[in-house]
This record gives sequence, C-alpha cells and structure tokens, in this order.
Amino acid sequence: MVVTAPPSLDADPFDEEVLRDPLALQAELRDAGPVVHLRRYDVYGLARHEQVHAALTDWQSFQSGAGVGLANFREEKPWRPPSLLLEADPPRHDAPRAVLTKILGPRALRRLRESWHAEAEALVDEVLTDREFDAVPALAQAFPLRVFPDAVGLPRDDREHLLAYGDHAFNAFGPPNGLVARGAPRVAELSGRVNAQCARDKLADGGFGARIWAAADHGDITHEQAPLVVRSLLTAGVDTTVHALAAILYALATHPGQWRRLRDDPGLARVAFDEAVRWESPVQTFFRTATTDCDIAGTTIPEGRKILMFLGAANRDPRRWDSPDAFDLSRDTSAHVGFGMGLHQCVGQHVARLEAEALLTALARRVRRIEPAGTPVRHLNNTLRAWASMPVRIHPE
Ligand code: HEM
Ligand SMILES: CCOc1cccc(C(=O)O)c1
Repeated sequence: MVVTAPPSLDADPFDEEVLRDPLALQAELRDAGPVVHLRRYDVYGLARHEQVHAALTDWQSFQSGAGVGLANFREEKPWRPPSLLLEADPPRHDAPRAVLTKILGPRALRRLRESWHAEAEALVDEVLTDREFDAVPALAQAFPLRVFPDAVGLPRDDREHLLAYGDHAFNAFGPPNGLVARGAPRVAELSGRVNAQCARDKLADGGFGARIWAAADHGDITHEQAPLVVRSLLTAGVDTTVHALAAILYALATHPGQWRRLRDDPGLARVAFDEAVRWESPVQTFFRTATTDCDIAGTTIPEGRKILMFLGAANRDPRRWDSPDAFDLSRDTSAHVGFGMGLHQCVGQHVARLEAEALLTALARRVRRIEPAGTPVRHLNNTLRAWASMPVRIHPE
C-alpha cells in the first residue's frame, strides 16, 4: 500500500477567532483530505464524517484512556483524576458505563417527564411576562439548572458554580491557551465544591447520585468509583444541555418556517433537538490516541499520536449531508456525531432530549412567533460552541 504523507496545515483550531466562527476552517480541513496534519500541535485531524465516524467506532485503535483532550495522559498528569467513562477504555470503562446506562436510560427517565414538563411551563410562563429578553440566561441556562441538579439530588442553594466548572473542564480538553488560563484561578475552588457534592451524604434519596451509590452497594461498581461517576454527571450534564438549548432557540428564532412546523406539530421537538445538535454541534471536538500504527485512508498514524476529531465539521460534511448548512426538521439526523458514536456515545443524551422536549413543547404552546431582537454574542470555549447572549422578541399566542 502506498503510504502518503497527509497535507500539513498551520491552522490553529483553538484560535479565538476560529472558535468564534469555525465554519471556514472546517471546510478547509474537509477539503484538504481525509486526514490532515496540524503542525501547531503535531496532531492528526479528521474533519470528514466518514473518518470521524470510523475513529469513534474503532475504540481499540483509537483509545480514550490516554485522555480525550490534547494532553496525553501517558506523558503528563491530568488536571484532575480521569473520568471512569469518558477517559477510560474497556474493561475499566464497562461497569461505570453499565451503571449510568441503567440510571439515565429512557425508561428510568419516564418518572421525570411530568415534573420536567411542569417546570418548563412554569418557567416559560414567568419569562413570557416580558416580550423581549435574553434567551440564554432566561431559558437555556435557567431550565437545565433548575431540573438537572434536582434530578441528580443536589440542594437548590449549591449549583450556580456548575456552569463555570464544566466550562473549565471543556476548555481543559484543548491546548493550554488563554481560555484555560482565564479559568485557572477558580479551578481549586470549583473542583472542591464539585468533589464535595459527589459524597453520598450530600445527595438526596432517589436522585441519579443516590442511585449511583446504591449501585456500589449492589456491587455493580466499587464505593471508591461512585463519587467519580457522580462527578461525570456534574461535569458533562450541565454546560452541554445549556448550550444545546441555546443552539435550538437560535435556530428556531432565525428559521421562522421551521418554528411554524414545530408549533403545528410539537411532536417534532425531539427531531428539532437532534437537528440543532447536528447543525450547531455544542460539543465540537474530541481527541483520541492511536494504540498502534493505524492506517486511515492511506495515511499511517504512528502509535501514541493524538487524533483530533472535528465532530462539528463531520456534522456539516456535504459528502454525507444534503444542504448541510440548512436547519431542516425534515432531515434524517440519525447519523449525526453530535453525541459521539459507538462505545462512548453520550450516555446522557436521553436526559438532554427530555429537557429539550419539555422546554420546546412549553414554548410551542405559548409562543406564536420568536425572532432575534439584537445581535447574539458568542461564548468562546476550546470544545463547546456556545452563546453568551441571545436577545429575542416573542409574539405570544
Ligand atoms: C446536548 C447535550 C449533550 C451533548 C451535545 C453531549 C455530547 C457528548 C459527546 C460528543 C460524548 C462522546 C465523548 C467521546 O466520544 O469521547 C458524550 C459522552 C458523555 N456524555 Fe454527553 N452530551 C450531552 C449531554 C449530556 C448529559 C445531560 C449528560 C449527563 C446526564 C452527559 C454525560 C456524558 C458522559 C458521562 C459521557 C461519557 C460516556 C462514555 O465515555 O461512555 N452528556 N457526550
Ligand atoms: C460531553 C462529554 O462528556 C463528558 C465531558 C466531560 C467530562 C465527562 C466525565 O465523564 O467526567 C464526560
């Protein structure tokens, strides 16, 4: 087989102006070839859907155990003890994953459906007393921060730090740049608060956290693993849904025809959510580490090297999607990689979908039209695609 050297680029995917608008670089990376070498970080980039999907589903060749950020845990100490799910390979990954699959599965969430819909209606009624507001704090942040920490079992007065903690965790997957440096002063305080919340006596009975500890009593995981599994929920479960909800509100406010379709058929809420996750990809990138010399489309990636998977670029790849840049509720979104794919595919995706379904159906019933009411402002993060502010104007029923 002819081994070709991949095209080498100087581009910096974590440059702040690229993070503000990554679409041009994503197209450049996709068009440069199935594999590109990013000189600045000496890593291999995959931006086409075919190669990203292949890497995600081949956990044996492309492992998570050396970290899913730029940092290689074989060479440097992680900023915190590695996740037993995200940053673990089988067999270590298996038991913690099985425990969360059961606790966060669609059947387990049925008990929350009615109360989350009621909370969404109450919040929307409160917010819609104004005709114009910033949808990011008022809805995209407020709703997840009301229902998800409750479901985990946290007290109401100890949760406003979760967004900042998750924001730093997602920045830490990237290079040690300005975004990481700006978060560093609070890391010790935030980590201390989050770690304390994972203790058994801090978690209300019946919540996701208590159920994780009960799984340890049952012998499914150890009691030493239990707090780390709770930490996974607190790290991954807040910022992701906040920014996904902001993404769908932005998509619906800027696509009035799609908003009308959702209003006419609120049963489209889940499709709308997955299409927004594909279109915006709140989680833009993740890394893997080659466990052997791997061949991808004629390029050999040497053992031990880092591969950067551009999930957002794959979700807009014209080789896979018709009119990829269109936000379209009639699309079949089933192959999108916004939740990953394969062994590590998002174990919290059903939680996210239920949050979105509750909020969107509450809005669809009360809002005839939603439209931008000012310039939205991006929130920059090495991994997350997010809005800091999104002024909207609503026309009630
Ligand atoms: C729209 C919201 C969300 C998005 C876009 C998202 C995205 C992702 C992605 C891309 C992965 C794969 C990581 C990889 O392959 O390395 C993942 C894994 C994970 N997610 Fe989510 N996520 C979301 C919501 C949630 C929620 C609400 C929770 C917790 C309740 C959660 C918990 C996790 C965990 C624990 C993993 C690691 C799974 C494993 O490695 O087996 N996520 N998520
Ligand atoms: C959304 C990706 O999933 C994550 C992200 C950050 C941390 C963890 C964890 O397992 O601690 C999982």
